[in-house]
Amino acid sequence: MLWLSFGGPEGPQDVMPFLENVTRGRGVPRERLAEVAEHYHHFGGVSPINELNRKAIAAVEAELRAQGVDMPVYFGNRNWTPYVEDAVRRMAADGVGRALVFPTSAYGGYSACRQYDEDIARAREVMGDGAPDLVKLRHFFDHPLFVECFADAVRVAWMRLPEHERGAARLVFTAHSIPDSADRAAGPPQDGGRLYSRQVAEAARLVARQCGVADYDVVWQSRSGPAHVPWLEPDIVDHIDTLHGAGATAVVVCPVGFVSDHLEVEWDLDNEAAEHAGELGMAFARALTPSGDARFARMVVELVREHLGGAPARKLSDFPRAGCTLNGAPCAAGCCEPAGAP
Ligand SMILES: CC1=C(CCC(=O)O)c2cc3nc(cc4[nH]c(cc5[nH]c(cc1n2)c(C)c5CCC(=O)O)c(CCC(=O)O)c4C)C(CCC(=O)O)=C3C
Ligand SMILES: [Fe+2]
Repeated sequence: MLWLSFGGPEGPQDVMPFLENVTRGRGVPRERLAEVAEHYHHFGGVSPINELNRKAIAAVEAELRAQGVDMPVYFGNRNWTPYVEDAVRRMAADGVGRALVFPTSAYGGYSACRQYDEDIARAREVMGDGAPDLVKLRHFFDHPLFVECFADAVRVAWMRLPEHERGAARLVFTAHSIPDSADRAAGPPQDGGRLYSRQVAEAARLVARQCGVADYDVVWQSRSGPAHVPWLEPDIVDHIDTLHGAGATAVVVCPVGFVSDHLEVEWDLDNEAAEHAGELGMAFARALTPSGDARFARMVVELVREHLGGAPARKLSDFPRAGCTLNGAPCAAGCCEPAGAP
């Protein structure tokens, strides 16, 4: 298996080159990069993401062994070491002819799906002859184990609120904002677009239902790009203002758009959003993401077993089962194209 993720800096000197890798050709303003670099430097220039991935991989390796599946797991990233190109080279050297790829994003869309396909295609191309065939696993936003992880995390977060705030607390889901044009282009063109925001809304609905919460919101975080380009809104910080204005006194935030508590979660939620809620006198609790939950490892192995023929494809929604393609092919012609020029 190839564990394919985003990557993050592991020291102060990595921060700028990492950010340049992430934003190459994307038109993200210099000032935004400097601002985001500050977020990383606040944590000593180290993103938690690589360590979280290593832990999640160890859990998956243990679960594979426990289920009698003999399958080594390689780790490769898009934007930082260990790079996916190097992982694929090592796989070929080890005689791997075919591998399943687990992308650390549950959703469709350019940044969440198609760009990982591009990573797969690029790594194979760099490798040349002898590159393994790489089969990407499907979207898992509606997998029952994914939903269970978040539902339990929401319940745990809720209990961390002061007791007198629990009854009226508002449940708010967040995912990474993307340009509105990228959301419109997300999914096979014949499906009408907005696959990303529709899948996020569906995951939120499934988690809220499992928690028995009827009223909740879905908002966005970590916007970048020039201010005049429309991105998915509202932002979590603005939304906390709105909730406050409507009389809310407590909020439980569930970052359903992410699989691990990486820097965008730690900074944009635990720092910015929490601080803003505090200034308004609101109680704030954030639900953990699933990568540290044993059920997440079980889900990954179940996705693997779908391919080995030993597991049915469990899913809670009737969305099409997209994302699973060979060697970086798109799901459909024109699927999840990157955002066009504004
Ligand atoms: C949909 C989505 C996911 C979820 C799917 C998935 O997980 O893959 C995600 C994850 C992540 N995003 C991350 C970090 C960053 N994302 C950036 C920029 C961008 N993200 C975008 C979208 C997404 N991003 C977009 C449309 C941009 C604009 C530039 C472009 O079009 O590409 C920038 C540049 C600076 C800035 O502008 O913020 C950084 C540093 C980290 C690592 C955190 C860590 O280091 O711990 C992770 C997991
Ligand atoms: Fe991002």
